[in-house]
This record gives sequence, C-alpha cells and structure tokens, in this order.
Amino acid sequence: MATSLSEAYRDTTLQLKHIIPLDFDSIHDLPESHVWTTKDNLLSEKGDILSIPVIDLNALNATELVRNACQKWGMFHLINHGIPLSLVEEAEEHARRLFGLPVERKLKALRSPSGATGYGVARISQFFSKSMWHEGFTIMGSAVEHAKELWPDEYEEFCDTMDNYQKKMKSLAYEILLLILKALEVDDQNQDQEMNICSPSFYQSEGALQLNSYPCCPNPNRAVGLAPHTDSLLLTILHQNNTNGLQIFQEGVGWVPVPPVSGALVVNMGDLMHIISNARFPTVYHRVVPNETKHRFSIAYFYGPPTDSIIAPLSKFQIPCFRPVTLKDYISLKSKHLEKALPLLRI
Ligand SMILES: O=C(O)CCC(=O)C(=O)O
Ligand SMILES: [Fe+2]
Repeated sequence: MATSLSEAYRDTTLQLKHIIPLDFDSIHDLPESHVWTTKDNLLSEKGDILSIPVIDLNALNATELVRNACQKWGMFHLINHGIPLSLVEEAEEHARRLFGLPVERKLKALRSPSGATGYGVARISQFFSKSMWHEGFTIMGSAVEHAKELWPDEYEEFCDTMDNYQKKMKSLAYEILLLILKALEVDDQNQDQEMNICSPSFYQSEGALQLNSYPCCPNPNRAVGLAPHTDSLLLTILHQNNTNGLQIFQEGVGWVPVPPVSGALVVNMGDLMHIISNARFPTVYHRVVPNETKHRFSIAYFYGPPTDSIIAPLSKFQIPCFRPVTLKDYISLKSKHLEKALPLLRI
C-alpha cells in the first residue's frame, strides 16, 4: 500500500525539547533559549517599493502573470480564488481557539516524538540551537484524533471546518498547479505524459495543513518566529491574519516583507516545484519575524503528489538539472539535511 504523507514524516524521532513549545502565557521576558544572536536583520531597503504581485485568478492574462511572478519571486498573492471568506475566517477562529487553550490542554494533543501531526514546535527546530517564538498544530487527513484530546465533547465543529478547508484548498491547489504547468508551457496534449501530473492519481495527494501561532513577543528584535526555510512540497497556499511578519529572501536584495493583502491568499513555490520546473522557478526561502503587540496566526496548506510519485524535471527540459526522486525519499532527505537536500539532487 502507498505510504501516506504522515507515514513519510514519521521516520525521524525527535527529542521532547524539539516538540514542546514555550508556555507563552506565563512568560514576560524573552528567555535565553529564545534569544537569537545570529539573526540577520538585513531588511531590503527597497522594502516599500518591492512588492509581491497580486494576481486575479480569473484575469485573462493569469498564465503570463503567474509565469512572471513565479520566475521572479516564486510567490504571489492570489485574489478571486473562490475560497469563501467565511470559511477562511472560521478556520482562523478555530486556530485562535486552539492556541488560546490552557497549555495543559494543548499538551494533550502533543505530536508524538516520531509522529507528524498534532501540537508542537516547527519540525525544522531540530536544526537550530535556539527556539522559535512559535507554536503550531499539524493536520494530515483527519484531525479527529488530536481534536478529541483538545475538546473531548465538542471536537466535531473543528474537524468539520478543517476537513472542508482542506478539501477546498486541495481543489484550488490543483487549479493553480494546472495554471503553473501552462505557465511552464506544458501543453494540454503532453500534460498526461508529464509524470502523470494531471492524472487522477496525482490528484489523490493528501496535503497537509499547518496552523501557526506567533504570540506577542516581549523582544521581537532578538527573537525569531519561524526560522528561514523553504517548503518541501509543490506549492503552499497561505492565509495570514492581518498581522505582518512573513518575509522572503531575494538574492542581492535581502529580506522583503510580505504584508497581508485583504482577501488574498499567498501562493508560494516549494522544493518539488523547483525540481519539476528544472530550477526555472525558485523555491521560496522565507521566515517569520515576531511582533510586539499583535498576535499573528497563519494557516498553511502544503500541496504535493502522493508520496510514491517520482519527482523529476518535466520532460520538456532536455538538460535536466536534478536527479529523479520519490517524494517519500525527498522528505527523508529533507528531514536529515534541511536546505542542503535540494543541492544533493543536483546533476
Ligand atoms: O506564518 C507564516 O506566514 C509562514 C508559515 C510557514 O512558512 C510554514 O508554515 O511553513
Ligand atoms: Fe513555510
């Protein structure tokens, strides 16, 4: 039987300090464990004039806009995406409710040391000696097992909303994927040959949902919300509440802020897209900086193919610059080498 996404993430066993978040409610000063001395604060001086494009999914020239945005930024804001605002608000409200629970309750839904889902710090924490000003909750498929621990008598509403959110995100992600393939000039006839990307089995991906919380931070200049990283799968669709914090790194420019755009979702390319586009589209190196007065929440939907799919540059690229890899093996490489995983596949 095919490996599920949560099984693919299950092969590393973490120490508890790389799972349990800080009890933010009881903290008034930044603890030493969360002080980052090496944080590179090189914000782009052109931050005000550089901005990530906003693309209307229904625009007549959407393909061209997506091509330009993906090439230059690996990212864009998407409007007219068809996801009801009420559903996004409902999901955000559930995330708020979850992270607002007393710490003892949240710890009942703690991710297990070898597990992939539940409450805990970011998976990338194991690569850093300092901790992040962040707590997360990961869902792959149904959230019921952990939701029952959080709300023994009223978990259904949370699960229904998360199921619905994931379902809608999955269809949107597929629509975006087709648009990106068009932007890569993969025509309709040869789409099916292209690693079966458009086949129903490719569509059977589970995806993963990540709820993120970045509480108000007593000393944001010395703390890190989420350390710099790239997302592993094909693409990510992100909702951010109306609180700044997300930044992306542009070579030769520095860190560029990605402030929330009302009603828009952020779409960013992940490592697998970098591979299939033969490095034409960058995988986005991004981070989150904390805020002193506002609590940031975000919801990231990670979209990828089934874990046994083979990922390789599209066959239209005659000189592939990456070796083929199954998603399962790529997840394993990334969990050992983080940002060094992609270069390991370079030809
Ligand atoms: O909170 C954010 O804006 C970013 C979240 C993120 O990068 C992630 O969950 O991988
Ligand atoms: Fe990310």
